[in-house]
Amino acid sequence: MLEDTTKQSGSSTAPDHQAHVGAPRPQTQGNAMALEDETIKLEVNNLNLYYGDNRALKDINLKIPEKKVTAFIGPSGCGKSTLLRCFNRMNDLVDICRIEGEILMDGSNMYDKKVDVAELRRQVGMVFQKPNPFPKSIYENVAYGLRLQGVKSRRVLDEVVEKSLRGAALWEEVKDRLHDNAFGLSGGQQQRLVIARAIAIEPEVILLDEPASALDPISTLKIEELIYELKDQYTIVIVTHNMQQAARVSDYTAFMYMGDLIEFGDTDSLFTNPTNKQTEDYITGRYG
Ligand SMILES: Nc1ncnc2c1ncn2[C@@H]1O[C@H](COP(=O)(O)OP(=O)(O)OP(=O)(O)O)[C@@H](O)[C@H]1O
Repeated sequence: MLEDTTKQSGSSTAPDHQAHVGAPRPQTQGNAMALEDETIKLEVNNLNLYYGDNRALKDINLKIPEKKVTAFIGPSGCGKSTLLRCFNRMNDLVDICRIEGEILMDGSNMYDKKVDVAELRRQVGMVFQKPNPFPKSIYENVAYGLRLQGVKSRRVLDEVVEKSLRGAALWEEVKDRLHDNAFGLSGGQQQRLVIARAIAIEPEVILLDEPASALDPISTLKIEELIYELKDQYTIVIVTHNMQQAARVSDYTAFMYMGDLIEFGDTDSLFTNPTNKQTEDYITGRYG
């Protein structure tokens, strides 16, 4: 079932959006965002996903707006990461995985046989829970994707490395040690480096799978601020266990439960006035 709560508003259970330090979230209460006003970047139609006999996603229908942050929340095992991984066909790598239905990006089905999956993954970047820099220098981590594309010009590489590190809010911290090993960075810096690596190849969509769950509170805030800044340029989809985080960083939220998409709507409305009892129970901490 998919319920659009974009017309709802109210108060009560919402986490404090103003707790977002540094980059205050626009006040949308009483002025809820409406999906019908958005350009749709990704559209999921009747998606079912099976791991062997286990139906992990059940008839998902969902529209992800362009240049907004959409969060997936729900209890462990409900299918958040599985759905996220569908957007760059990462599940293709799982032998027992079978998918029915379609996902459109800009109107074209990314599961069509003709799709070049490598190119799709260039357009749809992904950042995982644990920072995974390559055992190379900071510079080479960011330049990696361009080198793969055959870019050799030092000037171009220098420019992209600087722009990407600035874009990932890391430049000032690393500009004097670009050729040091990336493993010398803190966990939070490594995660921003991985984001810099992702944006260096100019994706259109960035998938973030619990990007801050392995980080301390200060690094978490930096990542949240970064997400807020990146959405001007990219469509962002984030999986998070942390509902406060979902409320702080996202414009739209999807609540999932046992493979079903229970409710989807603009974040303020979903947190303040959920239409579904299961959503309400989850966001008020009654289970999960
Ligand atoms: N590679 C896999 N092979 C088999 N089953 C899998 C695989 N990945 C996930 N599953 C199963 O699919 C279901 C959904 O898992 P998924 O990791 O998507 O949930 P999640 O909501 O992201 O959970 P969590 O919050 O704990 O990360 C679970 O039953 C899980 O065991």
